[in-house]
Amino acid sequence: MSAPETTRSLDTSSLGLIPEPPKKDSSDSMSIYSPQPKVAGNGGYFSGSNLDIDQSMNSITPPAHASPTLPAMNLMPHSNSTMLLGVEGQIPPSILSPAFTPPTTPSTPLMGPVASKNPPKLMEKLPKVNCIVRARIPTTTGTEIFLHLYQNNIDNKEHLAIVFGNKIRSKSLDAPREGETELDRMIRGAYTGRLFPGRTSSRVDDSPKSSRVPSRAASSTSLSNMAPTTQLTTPASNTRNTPLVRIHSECYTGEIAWSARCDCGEQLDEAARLMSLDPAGGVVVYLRQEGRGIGLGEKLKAYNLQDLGNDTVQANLILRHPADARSYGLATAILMDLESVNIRLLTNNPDKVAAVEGPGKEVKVVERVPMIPLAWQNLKGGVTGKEVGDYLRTKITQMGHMLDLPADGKLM
Ligand SMILES: Nc1nc2c(ncn2[C@@H]2O[C@H](COP(=O)(O)OP(=O)(O)OP(=O)(O)O)[C@@H](O)[C@H]2O)c(=O)[nH]1
Repeated sequence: MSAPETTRSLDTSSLGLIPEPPKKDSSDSMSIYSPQPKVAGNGGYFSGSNLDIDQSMNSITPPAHASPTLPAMNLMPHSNSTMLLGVEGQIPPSILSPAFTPPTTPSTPLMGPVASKNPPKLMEKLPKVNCIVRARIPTTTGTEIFLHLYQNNIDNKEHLAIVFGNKIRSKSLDAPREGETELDRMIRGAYTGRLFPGRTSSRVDDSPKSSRVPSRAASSTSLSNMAPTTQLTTPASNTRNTPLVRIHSECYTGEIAWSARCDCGEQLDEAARLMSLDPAGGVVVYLRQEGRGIGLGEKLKAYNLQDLGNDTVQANLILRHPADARSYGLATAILMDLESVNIRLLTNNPDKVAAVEGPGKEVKVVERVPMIPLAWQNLKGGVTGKEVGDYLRTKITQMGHMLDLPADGKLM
């Protein structure tokens, strides 16, 4: 592979984002520019090539908010990825962020832009997980769920399992703990049936029949109204007892901040709705891998790069992150703990299917259930707009997601 070009002069007009910088002599009079940052030696933000770049810029002083090492790359909309990625698809080091911040959760190694051609490396050993507490959550839709909170031995995040139905239980939660009382067990959620005032045993559901956890048919009614006309996936007869599973990565923007840049919120709602209707029950394994593992701060930077004309993969790479920095060993371990080792997986992501099965095929995906955007099915409640359309197109064309583009070419 030939070395990427790093000595080209800065052509700010092609960047679109930086106003024409003043000549050095006139910079003092341009009050819109912050003073140029002082850089001590070779450290800090500037690379060792800082001097060269100064020279290559013909003594032009960029504004403080411009990356001093940005070469003449076309970051404008419609720039093709070859231009952006430089020689032989590599990102010139000079436009990379100075430091790669690995996610806390152990991740897959740096991958090329086409994730499916570089499936995530499976962890050699599955992490250990322990369900610390579980609680019944009556939801706004009427369906009751059981929220399970997990700790593990590889990161200090609280990963979750949202369980639908009464059949799925956590082995680590139910295991007796030394010296614990019945009340202790009930407080951490290791009880059968339903809690009620005055209950004394965690093991025997001695509650009046009327107060027990509602049956699946009863609890599913209201969630089925969430997205009015979506079809329920009917499980094939041989998978009727196989739970529906969604491995969902945290997305603050899509789930909390009403973002229409992605379909994460819609997918979470739709997964919940389908699970509430499924006789085999279901699990949403909610992994704290925000922004495909790069974290919220970096994802927000990636959004700004997307507004500058890059797609979701290019933006990650420019920030010196892999296209997808996630791993799924924790999901495999959590599913094993929930004794859900044969699953129907709701996803379009081929890497997820391969990765969740684990290094020793501890979990088996017996069926993949696609997640088709509601808007593409002409259903109400889906995320629409240019940004989510671009996001989905890139997932299909660059990341190998198993989803057909709509025949009419209209993404949203
Ligand atoms: N880095 C980055 N992350 C994004 C962007 N948009 C959404 N995300 C993150 O992508 C993740 C979405 O993951 P999932 O919902 O598990 O879905 P997926 O892997 O795309 O595949 P499916 O299972 O088919 O939905 C979340 O962590 C989001 O925060 C983006 O533009 N850049």
